Amino acid sequence: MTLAAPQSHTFVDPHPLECELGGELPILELAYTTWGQLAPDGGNVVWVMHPLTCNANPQAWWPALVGPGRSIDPQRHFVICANSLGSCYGSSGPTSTNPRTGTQYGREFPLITLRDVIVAFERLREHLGIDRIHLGIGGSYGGQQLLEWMATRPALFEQACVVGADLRQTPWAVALNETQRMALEADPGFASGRAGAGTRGLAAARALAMLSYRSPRAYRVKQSEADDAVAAGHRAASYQRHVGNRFTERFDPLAYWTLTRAMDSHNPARGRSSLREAFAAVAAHTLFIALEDDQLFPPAEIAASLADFPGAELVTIASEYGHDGILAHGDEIARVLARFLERNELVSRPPSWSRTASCRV
Ligand SMILES: CC(=O)SCCNC(=O)CCNC(=O)[C@H](O)C(C)(C)COP(=O)(O)OP(=O)(O)OC[C@H]1O[C@@H](n2cnc3c(N)ncnc32)[C@H](O)[C@@H]1OP(=O)(O)O
Ligand SMILES: N[C@@H](CCO)C(=O)O
Repeated sequence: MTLAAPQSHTFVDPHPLECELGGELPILELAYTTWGQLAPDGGNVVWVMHPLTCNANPQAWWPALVGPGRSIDPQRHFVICANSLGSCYGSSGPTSTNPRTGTQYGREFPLITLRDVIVAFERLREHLGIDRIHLGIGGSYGGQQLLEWMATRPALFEQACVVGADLRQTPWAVALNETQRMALEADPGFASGRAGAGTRGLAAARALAMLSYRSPRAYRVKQSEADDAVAAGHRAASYQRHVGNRFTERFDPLAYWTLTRAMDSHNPARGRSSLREAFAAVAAHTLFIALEDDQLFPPAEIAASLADFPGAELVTIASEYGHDGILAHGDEIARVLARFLERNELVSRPPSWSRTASCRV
């Protein structure tokens, strides 16, 4: 049978969504992609959660993981990926239309948390009639979503893979995000509140973010120059400007501000007694993949916090990229994931087995 291409959809839920921190969305819209066929027993669902600025089509940014013959294979799996609430790629966010006014939400878009994102995903899941997820997988912000979802619905996932994310947002990551928001807010365009305004601030914010997405080693490898560049300009300097400016071609300043705030809300312990308590009932076999040289979520910090997630497995991938290895090292991530999935099929044991190990591949 010929495999159909990934299908893009929009889920429109006419029921208002009350946000955790107050405020309300009159309706909920989620852009999502499906690929493959749902099995009659519903047992082949793979839900992919995207990094901060990616979209709902994982084949575009995780081609090594998602596609025919890959670990996440639409010939075997029913693959779903929804664009995060608050983003600018089709889901309800600052750039979408507020049905109450007929104009863009802009600054009227409520402050959202990861819990709101999961409430939205839960509505989509129920709409699709999915009651179990064979594999949940997410990178960075997507990994944070997956963790919050597991804390909310501990029996939903059979297997989980969290790539480049920690159990909760760290003070260092908040500081990086806040500094980016300061760059945005320093742009008079952004401060004016006009839709789409603030691209200079957004470029500065993205350039700043790159310092945490890459590593000193990555800059040394890719941006070193043979000769002194004082007069001509440094390669690393031109790189910073390029990646900052390029980003403004595909992302909205207010959506970026909104998503970084959502990222900073990541704390499954909020309203629960502790992180350990939040994850105590999780039934999924869970794999964490950390990236060597990750300046945003260092492997050693992830390893330490897994004391609150007994039974999880940790693999650290060799990477000079650092955090952006979540995208750049898709092949290695796919290999580690494939071994994890194979093992789970061979060793059908309850997930309470205690096995926290760290190795490099
Ligand atoms: C909606 C969506 O589009 S979602 C999918 C797209 N989004 C994403 O992939 C998320 C972010 N992406 C990334 O972080 C990166 O693309 C990665 C990690 C996937 C891969 O990165 P790399 O291949 O290592 O790219 P690298 O950082 O070397 O180069 C990025 C850009 O800087 C340019 N560049 C590199 N060095 C310099 C320099 N010294 N001066 C100026 N420009 C430079 C490259 O030519 C490239 O330009 P381009 O984007 O216009 O093609
Ligand atoms: N490069 C990734 C980093 C976030 O983890 C993105 O832009 O989504």
